[in-house]
Amino acid sequence: MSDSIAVVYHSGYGHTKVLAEAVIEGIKEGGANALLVPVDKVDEHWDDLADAKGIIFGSPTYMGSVSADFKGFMDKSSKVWAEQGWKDKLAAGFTNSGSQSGDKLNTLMQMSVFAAQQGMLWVSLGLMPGNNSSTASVKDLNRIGSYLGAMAQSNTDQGADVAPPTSDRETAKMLGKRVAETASRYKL
Ligand SMILES: Cc1cc2nc3c(=O)[nH]c(=O)nc-3n(C[C@H](O)[C@H](O)[C@H](O)COP(=O)(O)O)c2cc1C
Repeated sequence: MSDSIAVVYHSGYGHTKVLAEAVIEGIKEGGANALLVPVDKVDEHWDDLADAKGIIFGSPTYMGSVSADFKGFMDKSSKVWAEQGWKDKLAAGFTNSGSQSGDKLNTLMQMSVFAAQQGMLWVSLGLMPGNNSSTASVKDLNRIGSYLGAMAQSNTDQGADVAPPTSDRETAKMLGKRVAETASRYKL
């Protein structure tokens, strides 16, 4: 078992990829090794995932749930489930969508149920909600006000060079950092 934290993600148009990269940055800042795994490359990384201390899941919200590609990864992992191969590893999640809500909570709930099926321990975002008072701003960390995981919103007419905005990228980074710091306090 290594101390590394893996990020398994899908991104159709690059916006969720930007978040995945921010999560990786946070993991490194939190003192752990980080591994970025796009779902279409997961078959090259099952051993790395078995070796990781934690896995952070990332998917855009498509039709109010994880994307079909991400669900494909979930279903493929049933072989791991059968042996409870990820039992007691840390888990966390992030998602991104076009609308402020866009039913992102359902995506994070799907990921947390998936983690529970795998016997993993879910790490929440751990940030107070931002952008919820007269003195607050969309530039706040956790501007969407999520607890279960990191949420981001990308304007549908903007590319991944500008969307999601900095505050969401920083929020994703904090999720990676929190999982890495939790991992350093956790003996598996
Ligand atoms: C098939 C499809 C379904 C979508 N469904 C939702 C949705 O349910 N809620 C929402 O707010 N945005 C929805 N969107 C918008 C995406 O979540 C948004 O464009 C996101 O930034 C895409 O991330 P990606 O570039 O990583 O694929 C949908 C987009 C697509 C292509």
